[in-house]
Amino acid sequence: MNITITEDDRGLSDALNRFCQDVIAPKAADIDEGSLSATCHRQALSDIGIMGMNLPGAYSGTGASAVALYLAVENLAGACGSTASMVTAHFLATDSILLGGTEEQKQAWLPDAASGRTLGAFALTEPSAGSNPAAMRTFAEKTAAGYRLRGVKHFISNAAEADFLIVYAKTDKSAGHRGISAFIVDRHSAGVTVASPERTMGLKGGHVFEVALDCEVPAENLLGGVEGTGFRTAMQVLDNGRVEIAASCTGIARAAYEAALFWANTREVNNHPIGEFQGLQWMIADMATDLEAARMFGLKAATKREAGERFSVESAMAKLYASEAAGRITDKALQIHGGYGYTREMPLERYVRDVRIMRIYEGSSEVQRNIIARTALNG
Ligand SMILES: CC(C)(COP(=O)(O)OP(=O)(O)OC[C@H]1O[C@@H](n2cnc3c(N)ncnc32)[C@H](O)[C@@H]1OP(=O)(O)O)[C@@H](O)C(=O)NCCC(=O)NCCSC(=O)CCS(=O)O
Repeated sequence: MNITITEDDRGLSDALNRFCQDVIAPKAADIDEGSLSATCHRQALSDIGIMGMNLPGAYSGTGASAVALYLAVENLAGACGSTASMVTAHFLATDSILLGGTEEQKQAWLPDAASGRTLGAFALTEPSAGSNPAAMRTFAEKTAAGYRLRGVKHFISNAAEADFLIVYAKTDKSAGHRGISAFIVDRHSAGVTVASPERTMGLKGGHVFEVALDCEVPAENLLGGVEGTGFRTAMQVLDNGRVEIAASCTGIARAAYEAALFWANTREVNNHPIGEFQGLQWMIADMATDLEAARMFGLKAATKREAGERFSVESAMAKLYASEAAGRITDKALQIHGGYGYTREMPLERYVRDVRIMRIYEGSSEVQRNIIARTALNG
């Protein structure tokens, strides 16, 4: 398969990289140190079109290619991992409507979300249903006006500041994954209770919340207008989301790698830059190779997504490889910086903390291996 980055993709990526370095990167350390919500960047991101970058022009999105989207998320995460996490969680919500919604639902909800006037959240995970969402307990009971949703969702990014949540819930407890439906829930409706943000190791500005639901949802907010289609929608959305996580990993790893290169060329021992020593050169070589491979996996998945073909395995490989590689790269970058890398005066320890969740959320490395192995064994 040929990976093609067009002139348009490259131009958009370069422009966004300048924006990310000028506007987003300078606040990344403060966001992390103070656990400040990355939604402080929402207006600036909206102004430049990032909040609708995953959506077609028909719904006021940017209409960017999947490759351009990959490069944009890489640049954003390289500037601030928390901000990329907030934006990609919004994409999970709007992709749910794009992939699973009716035309009326797309027209009603997507233009405001694309422009950043509204913020979305994706509520799939539950306290007892993480890797296996089919085991969810949230139930949507049919009522005269629509549905009554009852249950608890966990680790939901953006929930406190979101305007709408895409809530996945069972409409038929006896039908396994085919009994799962999705609903567009107004975050401010009575009976939607969002807890305080979780205290996390990294991505401290990408806040995640527990959400308790005991609320009424009008019938027209059943995504796609048909019960039982929610699981398939969620899986398709996660195919997209995993490529965006792969892009986030590559962005943070690239930032760590570039910091390591600078340090290797400028830090001296016995009047020699440390980059002259072979032990360090081998670390740099491994980092460069891991970074390149991670980007190739991500761009391959994005290319297949752009072609409209199923890309579940490519997406799983991209996320698996990039998240594991980002762990190795950021750790080596910190090691190259020695004691300085361990201090909060430098961003290295933040990079190490920020990439750790990437092996867990949107499907752990073990889940990605299951997806890859299943296809390898069964075709
Ligand atoms: C590991 C799993 C993929 C396993 O899923 P299952 O074994 O339970 O289901 P399957 O038998 O594979 O599929 C059932 C059904 O769905 C269709 N399907 C599956 N995958 C896809 C797909 N990619 N595209 C389209 N359709 C798909 C499949 O064909 C079957 O259809 P039929 O019913 O036969 O017609 C899965 O459990 C999994 O991915 N687990 C991980 C969950 C996960 O990633 N959770 C993360 C949540 S979000 C988050 O972490 C962060 C959110 S945020 O930041 O706020």
